[in-house]
Amino acid sequence: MNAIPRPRLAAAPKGWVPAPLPSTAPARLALLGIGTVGSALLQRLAQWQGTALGERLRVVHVANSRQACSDGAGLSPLAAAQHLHAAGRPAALDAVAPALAGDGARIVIDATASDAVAARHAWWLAQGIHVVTACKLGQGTSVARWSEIRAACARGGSVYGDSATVGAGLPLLRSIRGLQAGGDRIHAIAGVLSGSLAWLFHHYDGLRPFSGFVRAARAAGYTEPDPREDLSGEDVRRKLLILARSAGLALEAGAVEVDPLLPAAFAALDRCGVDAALPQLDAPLRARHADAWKRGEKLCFVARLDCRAEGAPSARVGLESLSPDDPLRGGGGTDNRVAIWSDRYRGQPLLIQGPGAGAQVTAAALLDDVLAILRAAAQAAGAAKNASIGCGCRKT
Ligand SMILES: NC(=O)C1=CN([C@@H]2O[C@H](COP(=O)(O)OP(=O)(O)OC[C@H]3O[C@@H](n4cnc5c(N)ncnc54)[C@H](OP(=O)(O)O)[C@@H]3O)[C@@H](O)[C@H]2O)C=CC1
Ligand SMILES: N[C@@H](CC=O)C(=O)O
Repeated sequence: MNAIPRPRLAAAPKGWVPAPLPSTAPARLALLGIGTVGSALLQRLAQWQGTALGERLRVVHVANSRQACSDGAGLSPLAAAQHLHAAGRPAALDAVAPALAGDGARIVIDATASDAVAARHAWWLAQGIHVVTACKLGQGTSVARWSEIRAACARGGSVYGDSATVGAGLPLLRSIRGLQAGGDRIHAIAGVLSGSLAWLFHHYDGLRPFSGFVRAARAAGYTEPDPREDLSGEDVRRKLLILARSAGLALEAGAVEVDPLLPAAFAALDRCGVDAALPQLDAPLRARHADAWKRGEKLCFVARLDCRAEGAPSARVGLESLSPDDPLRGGGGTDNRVAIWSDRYRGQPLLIQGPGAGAQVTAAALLDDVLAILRAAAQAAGAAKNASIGCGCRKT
């Protein structure tokens, strides 16, 4: 077989040096939060040690709300938590960017539910530091913060990895963005967006107390650190806002009507008080469950966004009693089930279903976003190399 002739490269003129290539050094990761999700992420990274994937990632900073530890040479994922407890210094968000300094892509992974951390996303992005987040407080609160994050990405040439924020990595945001990129307008979105509430209503039988199921969902790591975020509908409101904004609608939080499962008095309780007050939910939910059961229906906590009517879109979140043929009713466990109507899916919606909470799926989604950033960086490096070989030389 004849060898394919190699293209001849023109010699660079004297006085010219190749344009600098993007670094192929391992990505430097700062992990904020080592609770349910953060610990699962460290375990997953530990499994990659010694593999090609592991070689490309270096954890240089780990923190919880109290302590932090950094090592530019890399922390062992399995030992990081122990190291933090043994030799950590007080945590400070100002220490994150300096800890990431060095070659390679710099990536903050937010596995907290902290507003203070979310308030820093835009700043990191503007510095060229990528942010990968499970926390919805960045894109799912005010339009101002969401816009700031978008602008910071453009300014810093950085990426905001948000797959874990809705559906714990299910292909929801990516599908909506894909439809839009293909010229489709999103007409409506409806679905079960909370993994913990899905789990609760799949298991609740109307016989045993609802409060016991809430405690079990919290113990399984499905709820937010403060389960009021789930039971109040706030977590679902944030997810619906993230979906709406990814569909191009700059919807304000106040535009979503929320019907909470919790009485308003829960807002004033401390964490221990919340646990003691949970049985207040038992009687009202038993009554709603019995009512639904008599009609052959099932309780589901549903989010709806509808842009089909003239005027402002309608958006609401709350408990609904769904008939047996309702497309949102299926699934089990922590399954999210989401229907999307668009130009091409007018009559029959696109349905996406799968586990929407849990440490493993969420940690995997965060690392998928990290790897997508590395792939994009590698492509950019390849393109820059080709440009410098071809015509991308610059004069010093
Ligand atoms: N659990 C799940 O199934 C899913 C969770 N998520 C999201 O993932 C995030 C984390 O959830 P989860 O792991 O369950 O929560 P946990 O409560 O288990 O863990 C939260 C972690 O964040 C740390 N933390 C809080 N504030 C700060 C701070 N300022 N700097 C550094 N670390 C901080 C906490 O530290 P300390 O212990 O000191 O308080 C703790 O280590 C949340 O935003 C949640 O919405 C998303 C999808 C699914
Ligand atoms: N508490 C959340 C966790 C994932 O976002 C949920 O129940 O869905």
